[in-house]
Amino acid sequence: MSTRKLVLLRHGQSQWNLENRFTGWVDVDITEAGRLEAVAAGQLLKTEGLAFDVAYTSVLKRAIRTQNVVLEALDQLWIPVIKSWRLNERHYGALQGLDKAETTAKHGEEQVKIWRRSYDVPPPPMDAADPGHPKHDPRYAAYDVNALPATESLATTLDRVLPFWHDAIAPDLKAGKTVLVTAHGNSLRALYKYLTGVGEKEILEINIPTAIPLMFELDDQLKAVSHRYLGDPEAAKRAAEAVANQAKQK
Ligand SMILES: O=C(O)[C@@H](CO)OP(=O)(O)O
Repeated sequence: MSTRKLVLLRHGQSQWNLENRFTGWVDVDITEAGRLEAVAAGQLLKTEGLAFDVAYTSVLKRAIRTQNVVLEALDQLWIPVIKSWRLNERHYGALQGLDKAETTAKHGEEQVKIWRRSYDVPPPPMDAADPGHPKHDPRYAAYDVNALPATESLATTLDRVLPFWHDAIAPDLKAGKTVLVTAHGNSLRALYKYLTGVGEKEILEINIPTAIPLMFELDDQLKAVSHRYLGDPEAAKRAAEAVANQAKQK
């Protein structure tokens, strides 16, 4: 059996990660700390001897920029890069822009955990007239307005990630290519759920830290045979816990 390598990477710290605000489809950039995290991720991938044949990312600049920094560190800026809105962060509906700790103070820890981490409960939707609705954004102009979300649960995020997985990413892996996917906390949680088969209860406790490469080895049928964070496992664990605690009241 030959194994195929897939690396999932969440973007480096963004301005709204720093400000602790729900982000979703808002196109905020990475901070200088986020850029340095991406450089470190690239160096780690290099140390592990990884080289990619193709890279995928979303249409949001925090992921695009992180991926560019990583590919630059690997001296692989030349490889094909495919961007798709299907790898975007889960749309956070009416929560986008709100402070996470303040949202907990208002709605309670349990409700906010349901919105952040449950499998099938979406946050309240964004108003269609909101200027931040994706139908007003030229990057989505080519798509059917009805297909553009005003909120998403993890389940509906997975529903729109999967066609892209099957049409684009999976064929590359089956062809033996080593693939990098640079995306977002929740679009990657959706993919993580699909690849590992974890249940709806377990996915509640999965938090993906920024810019720590998560390497999957897949069999010929693309079933995950192993997955691990590269680098120090304790550091990855601490970083995931910090993500889980972001909504705690100050
Ligand atoms: O705000 C968001 O879009 C995501 C990722 O940053 O946040 P959370 O970890 O709360 O799901």
